[in-house]
Parts: sequence; C-alpha cells; structure tokens
Amino acid sequence: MKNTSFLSECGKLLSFAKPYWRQMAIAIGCMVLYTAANGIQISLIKPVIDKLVSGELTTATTTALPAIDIDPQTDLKKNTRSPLSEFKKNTLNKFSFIGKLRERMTRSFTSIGIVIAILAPVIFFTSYFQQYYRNFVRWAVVVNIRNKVCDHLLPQPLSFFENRKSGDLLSRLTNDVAVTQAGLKVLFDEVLFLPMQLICGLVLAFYFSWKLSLFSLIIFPVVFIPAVLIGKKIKRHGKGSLRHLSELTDAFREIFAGIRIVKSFRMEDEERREIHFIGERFLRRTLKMVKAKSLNSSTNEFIYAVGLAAMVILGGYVVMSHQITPGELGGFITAIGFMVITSVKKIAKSYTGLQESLAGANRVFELFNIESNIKDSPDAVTLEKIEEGIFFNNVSFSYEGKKEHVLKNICLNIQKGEVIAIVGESGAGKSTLVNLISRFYDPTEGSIAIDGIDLRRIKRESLLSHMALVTQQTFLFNRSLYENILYGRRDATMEEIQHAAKAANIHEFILSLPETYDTIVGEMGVKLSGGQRQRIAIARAILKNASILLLDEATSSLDYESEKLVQDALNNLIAGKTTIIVAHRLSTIQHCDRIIVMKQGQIVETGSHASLIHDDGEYKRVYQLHSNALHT
Ligand SMILES: Nc1ncnc2c1ncn2[C@@H]1O[C@H](COP(=O)(O)OP(=O)(O)OP(=O)(O)O)[C@@H](O)[C@H]1O
Repeated sequence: MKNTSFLSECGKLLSFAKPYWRQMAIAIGCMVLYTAANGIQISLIKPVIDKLVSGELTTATTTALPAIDIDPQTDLKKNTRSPLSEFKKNTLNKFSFIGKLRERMTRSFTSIGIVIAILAPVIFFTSYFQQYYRNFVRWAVVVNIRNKVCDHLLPQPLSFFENRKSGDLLSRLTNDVAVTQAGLKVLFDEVLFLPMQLICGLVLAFYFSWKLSLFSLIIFPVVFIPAVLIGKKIKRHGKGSLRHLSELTDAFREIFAGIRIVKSFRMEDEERREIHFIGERFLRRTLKMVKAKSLNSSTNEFIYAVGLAAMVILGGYVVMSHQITPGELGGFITAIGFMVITSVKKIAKSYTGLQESLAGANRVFELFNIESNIKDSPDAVTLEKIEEGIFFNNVSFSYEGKKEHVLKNICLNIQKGEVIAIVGESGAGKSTLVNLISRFYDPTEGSIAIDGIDLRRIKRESLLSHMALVTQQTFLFNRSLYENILYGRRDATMEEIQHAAKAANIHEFILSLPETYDTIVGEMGVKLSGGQRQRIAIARAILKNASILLLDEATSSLDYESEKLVQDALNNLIAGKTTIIVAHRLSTIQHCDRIIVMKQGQIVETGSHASLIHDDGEYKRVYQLHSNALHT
C-alpha cells in the first residue's frame, strides 16, 4: 500500500461515515451546545469566588451591583488594567443587556444556582444525543466497512482465495476492523469534540487572564512533539502486532478445521507449541507498542506536572501583585484544568491511539486495493441458452506465479447434450480443465467459447447460471438440509426440493431423521456420511437444472453401496444435460459418449471406451492397471 499521510488516512476512514451525515450533523450540533453550556457554567465560577472573597455574596443578596463592572476588586486593579479587560468592559458596555443579564445571573447563590439548574436539562439532552449519535455513526461505519469488504472480496476470482490464508482474511475482518473501530471512537469522540472544548476553554482562559493564557500556550507544542514522534512507532508496531494476530487466527482455524488429522497423528503437542510460539511473537510485538504508548503518556504527564507548577507560581504572583482577582485565577485554573489541559491531553493521546487504529484500518484498506482479474468485459452479453456446445480453441494455462503450463494446446469440442469423461493420471490437469469451463480461471493462451462466444464476453452471472458443479469434497453449510438443497435455486418450492431429493436418492433418508428437512447438518456436513453429503449436493444440482454439469470425482471416495445410490442419482441428474465427468474409477464412465485421456496437460487420446480399448494406448494401459487392482 502507498505510504499515505495521516490526514488522508483519517479522511478515508471518515469517508465511510458519509451515508450517516445527518446523524453526524446532529451529534456535532449537540456537541456545540453541550460545550457552550459547560462554558457558561465555568464562567460562573469567577463571580462566586470574587464575591466569597469579598464577603459580598450571601444566599439572598438583594443589593443590586453596578450593571457593568461587577468586579469587586476593581480598585485593586485600577492601575493594572490590561488591554483585554478594557476591551471586555467596552464590549459589555455596548451590549449592556448582556451585562445586566450577567449581573442578574450572578446576584446571589440562588440566582447562580437557578442558572446552573436551567443549564442542567440542556446538558442532559445535548450530552445524551451527541453520545448516542456519535456511537450510532461509529457502529454503522464498522458494519459499512465489513459490508464493503465482503462486497469487494466475494466477486474475487478463486485464485485470490487460493493464494491467501483464510485466517488472515478472517483476522482482517474481525481483529483489524475492531482496531479500526477503536480509531473511529477516537475520531468521533475526541477529534471532533475536543477541539470545541479546547477552543471554549481557551476563550474562557483568555477572558480570565490573557497573560497566564499566553504562557499556557507554550505547553502545546511541547506536548505534541513526543506524540508525533512516538505515534509513528506505535503505528509500525501496531501493524506488526495485527499481522501476528492474523497468523494466530489462521493457525487456530487450521487446527480446528483439521482436528481429526491433528488427533489421529497425535500432533496436539506440536500444534500447541506452534500456537505458543506465534503467541510469543504477537506478545513481543504488542509489548513494543505498549512501551511506546506508555512512554508517550508518561512524557505528557511529566510536561503537565511541570506546566502546572509553573502556572501555580505565576498565578500566585499575578494575584498577589493584584494584576488579576482570585476569582479570575479560579476561573482560569478551572478553564485550563477542566477544558484546555484535559483536551490537550486527550488530543495527544488520540493522536497515538489513532495511529494504532490506522495500522488496522490500513490492513483493511489493503483489501480494497485488490483488483479482480476476472471481470466482465464492457461488451459482455447474457447467455440465454446453449444451442451448440463448448469449444476449447488451443487453450494453454498456467497458475498464477508459475511459468510451467499445466494445460497445453487443448483443442476440444463438446457438443450440446454430450456426456464426456476426462481420465488420466494424477496431476494431468483434469480438474484444471473443468475449472476453466466455469471460468474460475481464464486461459493463459487460446480461448474457450460457448456457442461461438468467448467466455470472457459472457456475463459471469449468466454463464454460471447454466452450470452446476458437483465435486468430491462436497461442501455443505451448517444449516438445515432444506437450506442446503435450496442453495441450488433460491426460489424453489418445498415440492421442487423434495422432488430433487427423491431424484438424488436422499429423500427417504431425510424423512427418517427426527427433524426431516429441518435437520442441521453440522459444520461442513459432519453429521452426514460421505455418500449422503454427495447426494445432497446432487439434489442441489438437480434443483438448479443447469444445462451444463461438471462432475469432478463425484463418486471416487464412496463404498460400493453408496456409490450405487450416488451413481443412480447422477444418472437422473445427467439425463439430457451436457456433462463433463472427471473420473478415476473407469468402471463408472464406460457408457459415456466420449472419453478424453489426458497426460501431462495434454489430450493424448479421445474416443469411446470400446475404441480406446481397441487402440491399445494409454487408456487401455490405465484400464488394465485398474482392473488388476480391483481383482487383487
Ligand atoms: N491452485 C493451484 N495453484 C497452483 N498449482 C495448481 C493448483 N491446482 C492444481 N495445480 C497444479 O496443476 C496441475 C494439475 O492439477 P489438476 O488438479 O488439474 O490435476 P488432476 O488431473 O485433476 O489431478 P487429480 O486427478 O490428482 O485430482 C498439478 O501439477 C497441480 O499441482
């Protein structure tokens, strides 16, 4: 991924919030009101302290104070008025109603209490709505990111998933999105809100004492320098730590998926050691990040403590020399302490927190940068129905990143309705050839066409709607039998599903189960036998009623009893369809219209079973080997 700047990465993250701009606007509006209400409360501290110091304020003071100059220590400050206090006085004189209002508001404890009480519901509602909508947008963005990743990944070609660890993808979608979510919390809670609080605090601080405020400004750059320097480190270690976490997720996923093998080979200790080893690496990297974060926050604490000490000394000096009143110092310290320093502290922390989250966001965004190399061409057409057949025109193919061709100069015509078997030694390229028909991959050289139209010019969706695939490793979802068969055609009725199940020889078995079609099959269909799984997959294909059938080793792992049931089901499925069968068991394909024999990526023989036996070539050799194996 390109090394993008901090701001553009934040912008990218925020762009996912676009659909929720209304909720964001409400949240920001409420933040402004909430901050203003808090600011007013803090501004009431000065008159309270000043009047307490002067002994002037009682619970029921009735004496009206001068409308504008409510400062009881005016005399003390007569000779030391700052340009700012002159400005304040002149401004307030111009808007004398503000002065009057303030005078009324601060006349007694009771009136101050009333003002605070009036502000309470404002603070309640603005606090509630800003929190609710900020979090609403945050969680909606997280869901939006996951949806977009899913939308982007699912259309990727098979090779994309083959070349990646599924644990890594899962980790990006879970752990990395969770870290990104933490970054969104920082963005919405702090980056948006804190500057408002900071500005409000600064306005108040300047209002109370411009000299002390100017001094406090020095602290800002001092706080941000370590944050920026350490932030980069945090991002780097954060990304490394997420990478190890994804390795960990992948290792767990593999162990759980292959738990039978792990147990049968008694590899528990090995696997445990491997997990501990990756866990150690993850911990080491995470601790480096934790170290950097701790250094940043303790450096900040140190700077604040030194700044506070300086502020107390300076504050004491300016009060003692009557440059400001104790009330102004009280107001200043509250504004600086509660609004400015808190905000600066949190902003500095947010910056490093954001860097950590951007490490996660980067890993998620990397997925968006992956372009699919199997796309519909702009002039792609919809394939309504198949009239002629499938034609391989001098096709060669090599897998991504490999030079050697696994299919070489394949020329093959498969007529509509023909049943073709592909046989040959292991690794000859049989499955690869079938995978090219369903366009899981595109040929490296040459072309494949249906009815004369290059597959690359047929909309993928319409191409796949004409095909049904039954493989040896049947995949069933951990859902009901009904839903698993329905996968073949989402709009099928229960009657059609039962009809397909009957044709696949699985209906009787399903009815014998206590929950019949509602039975949950377990992960990958573990609660069913191999033959039952195959027949469910065949029912799915029958329901789809596609005109091209691709059967890859569909019966090779079954015992004789299951094979017979599956073979009968397959015969029902095949009737009238263009069928390509990849088979190892030559006994099951003798009645096919044509048998294609492959060797090292090439077609070496073609013909019927009888003609190939007669030819005395590769097929006969394999057939004899097969027969001998069956009879020994
Ligand atoms: N996804 C892949 N990436 C890279 N190479 C692959 C991939 N799938 C298969 N191959 C290689 O391509 C060659 C052909 O494999 P293919 O699965 O098509 O053979 P096959 O004839 O179906 O074998 P078998 O009968 O053992 O299933 C093999 O050498 C295999 O190692």
